[in-house]
Amino acid sequence: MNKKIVHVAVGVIKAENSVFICKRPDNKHQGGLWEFPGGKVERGESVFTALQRELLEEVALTIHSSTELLVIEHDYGDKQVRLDVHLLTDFHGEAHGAEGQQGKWVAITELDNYAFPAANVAIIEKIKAL
Ligand SMILES: Nc1nc2c([nH]c(=O)n2[C@H]2C[C@H](O)[C@@H](COP(=O)(O)OP(=O)(O)OP(=O)(O)O)O2)c(=O)[nH]1
Ligand SMILES: [Mg+2]
Repeated sequence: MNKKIVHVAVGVIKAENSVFICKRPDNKHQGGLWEFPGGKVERGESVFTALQRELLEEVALTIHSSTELLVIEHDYGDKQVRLDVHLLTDFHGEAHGAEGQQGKWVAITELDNYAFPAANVAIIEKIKAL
């Protein structure tokens, strides 16, 4: 069966040796797990534009530029996603969970203590190697 692939822009917000992560609301797909902020890329939108829009909404940051980190395709069974993951080091604002969700800066060496969706294993490996 051909399933629709959901295209998602994911931002790894990094400052010094920490990254900013948020907790996904319980009622969402992969809810209750931690994530790197981001969301669906809309029709006609670039990954960068989607990141600018989603990160302003979700964590109140203004993104000035980004660099591609990796692309992951993952099938959760109930949903198939393509994650376009960008590294964000050029931004301004005070990161916080702007939609009422938990959000925090976490040292990269501490990321293994947080539960992420299965597709994120490759993202975390990549971040550790930065
Ligand atoms: N943002 C984000 N999504 C992730 C990560 N890892 C992962 O598997 N996903 C999946 C979970 C979801 O199926 C999908 C993102 O969807 P989303 O619900 O955040 O999209 P959105 O922000 O546009 O939400 P909505 O407006 O449609 O409610 O990607 C991650 O680190 N960050
Ligand atoms: Mg989102």
